[in-house]
Amino acid sequence: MPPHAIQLPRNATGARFPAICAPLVGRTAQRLLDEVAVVAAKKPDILEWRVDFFEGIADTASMADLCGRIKAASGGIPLLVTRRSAREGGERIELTEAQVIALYAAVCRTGHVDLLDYEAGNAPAEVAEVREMTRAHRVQLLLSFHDFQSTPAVEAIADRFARAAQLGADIAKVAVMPRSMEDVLRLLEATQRASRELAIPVVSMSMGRLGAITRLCGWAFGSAMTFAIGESPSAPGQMAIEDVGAGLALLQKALRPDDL
Ligand SMILES: O=C1C[C@@](O)(C(=O)O)C[C@@H](O)[C@@H]1O
Repeated sequence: MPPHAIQLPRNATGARFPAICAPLVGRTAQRLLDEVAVVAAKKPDILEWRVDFFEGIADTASMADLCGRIKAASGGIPLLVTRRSAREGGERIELTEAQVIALYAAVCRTGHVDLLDYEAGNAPAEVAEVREMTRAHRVQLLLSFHDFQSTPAVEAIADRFARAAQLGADIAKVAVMPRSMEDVLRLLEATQRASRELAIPVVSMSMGRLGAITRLCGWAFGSAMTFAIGESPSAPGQMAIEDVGAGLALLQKALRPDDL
């Protein structure tokens, strides 16, 4: 196992490299819990609740309650909670940033959330507040950057990983949009560099059709997690979890994570 595998908490069966994370995008409680049943049966390592898709996001108490229901319905699969901002490719929501942070605090307090995604591009004071709250509740903090338009230069991508680490991330994540296969190579090169230079796991993906290959081979360049569709996608280029599992197994027959 490479040194920077994601340590899956509590009742997880053990770290896999890369971990497979399946998003949950249901808009209502009923849709979400039906989705959990279908997706959990496909045994992802992590479930990501994309709360920006959820209609009732403003009802903090119900959101906290739902974390427990997701956890129970999934049989205890580690839960990542993510509000993706519209600025970084997520759904538009009515909450202010302070209300998002209050929601994050409430879900952390439940004890059912294992990982939290927060965008590193938020104000430093907001990032620090989320950092403190996740530490207090022993929740792993994923600090993320998304560029849905383009792929920055290798240096700039590497800087984003490094910035996340500087801000106290437990895991640094970068998702970018390629316009050419050269862009895909740039993302992989920056991922490899960051995974060797930083002391924390890094996660990356190049989105869309051109970048889909990174969801299968990103681990060979150090990416510790790949997102795959359980029932519905949350970003362009994601593939079905069965296909991702098969693709990883095929590649890992020839090249093992320990070889990296
Ligand atoms: O940041 C990420 C990665 C992602 O954007 C992807 O491209 O797979 C999907 C999102 O749900 C997740 O929060």
